[in-house]
Amino acid sequence: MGGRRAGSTGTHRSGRIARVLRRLRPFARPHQGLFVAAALLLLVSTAAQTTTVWLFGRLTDEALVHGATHRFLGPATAWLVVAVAGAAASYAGHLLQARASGRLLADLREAMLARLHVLSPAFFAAIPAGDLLTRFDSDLDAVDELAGSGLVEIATAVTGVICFTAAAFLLRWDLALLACAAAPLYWLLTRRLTARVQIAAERQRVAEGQLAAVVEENISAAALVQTHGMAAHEHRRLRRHGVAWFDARLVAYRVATANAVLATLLETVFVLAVLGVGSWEISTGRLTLGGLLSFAGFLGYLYGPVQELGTLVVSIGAATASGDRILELLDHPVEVRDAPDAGEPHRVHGQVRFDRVSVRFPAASTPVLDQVSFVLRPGQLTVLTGGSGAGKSTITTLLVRLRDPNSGHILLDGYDLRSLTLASLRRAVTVVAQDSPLLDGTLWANLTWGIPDATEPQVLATARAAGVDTFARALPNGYDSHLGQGGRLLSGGQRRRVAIARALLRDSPVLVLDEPTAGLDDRTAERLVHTLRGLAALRTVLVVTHDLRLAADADSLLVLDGGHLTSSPA
Ligand SMILES: Nc1ncnc2c1ncn2[C@@H]1O[C@H](COP(=O)(O)OP(=O)(O)OP(=O)(O)O)[C@@H](O)[C@H]1O
Repeated sequence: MGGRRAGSTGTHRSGRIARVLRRLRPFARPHQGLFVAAALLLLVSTAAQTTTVWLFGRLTDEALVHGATHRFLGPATAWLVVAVAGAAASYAGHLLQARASGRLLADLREAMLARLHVLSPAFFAAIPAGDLLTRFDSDLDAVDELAGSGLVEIATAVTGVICFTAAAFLLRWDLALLACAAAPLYWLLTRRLTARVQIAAERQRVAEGQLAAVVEENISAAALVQTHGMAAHEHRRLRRHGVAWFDARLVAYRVATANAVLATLLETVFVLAVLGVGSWEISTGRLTLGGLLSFAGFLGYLYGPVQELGTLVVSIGAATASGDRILELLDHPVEVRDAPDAGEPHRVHGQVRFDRVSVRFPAASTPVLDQVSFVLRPGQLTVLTGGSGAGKSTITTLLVRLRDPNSGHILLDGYDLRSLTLASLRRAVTVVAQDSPLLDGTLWANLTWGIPDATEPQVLATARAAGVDTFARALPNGYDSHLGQGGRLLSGGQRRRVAIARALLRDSPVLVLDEPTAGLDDRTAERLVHTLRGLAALRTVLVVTHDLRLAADADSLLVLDGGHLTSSPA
């Protein structure tokens, strides 16, 4: 029973490694020329090492044993030439290997970011930002062990083992056989340890993600933690995850170190055994001193790659855990994507129709939107209101297809949103969410983000319309002032105005603003509403708000309650 379980675990483990490698292969393929060149150069360097050991034996027998200095120069020169060639090949091989695995990691990182760009809000709600960050950092580094440099190192270590074993067998097959008795023992040792390292590495990666999530939250909510007196609580959270990380790391470290130490001990025992037998062979005249030294040299070189292979097998076990975490991101299902026959509308007028649209979140008992139907028309300002949690923001996410409804249709100028490409839809519809973040750049860069060809007069006019101009001139460097991460150097209302200006500059036919007047004083809010009214003459404007004063300026009012649109007076 126990044997079968161990076997199936081993199969499961190698299956996992194979699956991760198979999935990562497309990322290595474009650079396989570099990987192969690196492996070949490193093989040349291994071959050179083998030759130098053999030359050392010749030098010993021909020059050193007889004290014949005139016979020293030949083998010594050959040794030097081979050593220089081997060193050059090793240098170039390692450089190419670093270049190839660096490119592989860059491609993988970009693919991961591209995946983030198509994943739904539900994904980001499920995985903390800090945890995602560690996948871009330490998990990627670990994967390099598996799919990048690791493979080249395995190839060269295996060749090293083959070369040195072959050389040892050529020299004295019986002594080589004795030396090779260590191999099965070493293999069994490494196999046992790898499984444990993989489990520890998995725990370590998960704990690393949790640690990063705590740190990220403590940075982004620093003021909240301070003012709510939660520092000690956060300290304990960090410590708890830190202890889990430390324990897992210690296990991994202990196992890896035990592997290295036991391998060295095994090597010593077998080298001593070979030397013992070898010295007896010399005394009987069946072996020269040079022959024995060469043989010991081969063994020294042989155990190096064998040990390296063991270490690599162990670290590949650890890298599989990271590979799995990267694949979890890369292969996470994309809920919303372009249909194969998706097209672009010729010219968008901006009429939006919700036709019996229903949305139910996975764990919810009732739908948040239940057969909701309404029309937004170009040239009209519509206000959508309703209690907190009524589903207003959900409607805005549907409009740009951050998610799709469970049933019903949403049409833009008569086209089902699902028949349009996401890019064309998102050019036609701009949503300013309640918490539209700003970026760590200048005010100007934030305003023109995504609209690089906006002219200066356009930017300034939009900034005036959104009420940005009033505070921009008071900033230390005007529009060139840096706003800090997330725009922290601005007030909440100022950030909101920048987000609105950025959206207005996109000049899209449908404009949706979620709580645009939140955090604005009455005068600024009034000016903003006036601007929106003006904009609505040329496009479709939907304002989501609790502020019913805005209803006075609206052409129509939609009220959402209990998943239903209860009234829509003109
Ligand atoms: N990704 C999600 N998974 C599960 N439930 C969700 C998700 N997003 C929103 N909800 C739930 O759907 C409901 C509607 O949320 P929504 O943000 O649309 O409300 P809202 O009307 O905009 O509220 P508010 O006025 O407070 O901003 C809420 O009960 C919310 O908890």
